[in-house]
Amino acid sequence: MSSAHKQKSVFVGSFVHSKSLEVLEVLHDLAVFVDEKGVIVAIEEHCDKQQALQVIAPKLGWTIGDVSVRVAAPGQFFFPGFIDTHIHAPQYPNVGIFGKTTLLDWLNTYTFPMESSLSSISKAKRVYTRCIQRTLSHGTTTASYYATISVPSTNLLSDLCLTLGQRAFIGRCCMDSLAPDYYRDESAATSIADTKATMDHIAKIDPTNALITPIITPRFAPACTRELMHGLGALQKETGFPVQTHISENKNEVKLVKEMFPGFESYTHVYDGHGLLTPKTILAHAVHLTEAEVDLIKAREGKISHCPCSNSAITSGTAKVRMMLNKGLDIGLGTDVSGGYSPSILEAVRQASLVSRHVAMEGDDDSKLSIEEVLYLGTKGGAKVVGLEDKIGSFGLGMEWDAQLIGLGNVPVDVDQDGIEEESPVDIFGWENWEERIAKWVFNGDDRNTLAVWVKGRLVHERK
Ligand SMILES: Nc1nc2[nH]cnc2c(=O)[nH]1
Ligand SMILES: [Zn+2]
Repeated sequence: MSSAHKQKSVFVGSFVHSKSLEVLEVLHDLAVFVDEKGVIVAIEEHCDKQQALQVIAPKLGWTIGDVSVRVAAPGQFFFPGFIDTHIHAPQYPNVGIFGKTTLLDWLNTYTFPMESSLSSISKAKRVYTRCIQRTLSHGTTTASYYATISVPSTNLLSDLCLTLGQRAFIGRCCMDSLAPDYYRDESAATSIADTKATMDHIAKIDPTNALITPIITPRFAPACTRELMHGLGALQKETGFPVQTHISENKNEVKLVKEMFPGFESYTHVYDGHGLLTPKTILAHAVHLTEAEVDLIKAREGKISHCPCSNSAITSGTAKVRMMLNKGLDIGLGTDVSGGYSPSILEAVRQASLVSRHVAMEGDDDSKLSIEEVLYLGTKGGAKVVGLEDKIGSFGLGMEWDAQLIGLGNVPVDVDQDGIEEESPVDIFGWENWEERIAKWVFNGDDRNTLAVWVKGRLVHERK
């Protein structure tokens, strides 16, 4: 890996992060000290650059010449990196291409042909590189990826995340049933053996899973035989690695599961009955779950990836996020590229807000999510979903520096005067308080506002 991240750093200025679902904390004049390993080792209040370097750094035993300093200009702020708890890297070329399809015809029309074509390593390299660079530029510091059934191209995705510096969970997509002949695992046994091969590869390139972790990935129940699901459940138990899959996204899919697995009480029971519903399981979509299924997921401590862009684009439905939060589930956000049309978690944050308002219009007044809540889902909530809440998703001593620097264009110091032009889709006039500025970022911001991105202390993106 590059040595660029093996430097001590200090970050000075304003910081914004979630303390809890309801509370977003805004702190000014803070200095955060990050060691060579990317870990936050000191946080000083009421501290400027000079004090940070001349008073605090020596106390840490740091030599000033070894320390890189990044100061957030007035109006800019450091924010935790976004966590995409559900994204399909091989579907990235299809973003925006979904026509009027719904899930099952969308899979056959757009998705399986594209995923299958990425068994070409040169094509996979092109697509995965762009996908990682693009998501990094939108502030995604951690992604839980589905790859394809191909072992070499799944391994390539792991290699590229490591090289480009994105924290990632990498799942070879397992599917030995109800998929076209040209794109299906030969058998449950080969599917499991191939999954183990991708785990072996990650163990070689990142033995401690410092950045890259395998994730067991049965595509969804309709595409898996019971033998495969049992095998993957056993593999979870044996390895302790997390699991990701889709659940109850679309009404026809739910009906299909009922027909294919008649002995089970519900879709959730199918996963539970095969050892796949665990505290480390990420269930994407969860649009049509019954309350009894939500209770079972809660009992097993399973996690939810809410994918609002995708659920609207391919008309899957409106997920009942407030109901699931009230029942105590941990929820994060997923772009679900390319069911979702956008690689940006900021877009997912915005769409989570709007979808919650649609649920309100359907009659559940309490369902509306606040700005604080949707930003929590995109950061700290996502960190819980991927099991890394002690390391990422917010700022604190001992946590790792996965962060983005946000700028909202030029913020005038004098409210009667526009400042220097700086490219930004957000117009700040200078009289807005911080709550209002953050709301304007959420609803009008994009990657032009993401000025720099770090993962584990390493600078992985900088806006030119
Ligand atoms: N959104 C989405 N749902 C799925 N269900 C099974 N496969 C997929 C997929 O690739 N995307
Ligand atoms: Zn998906």
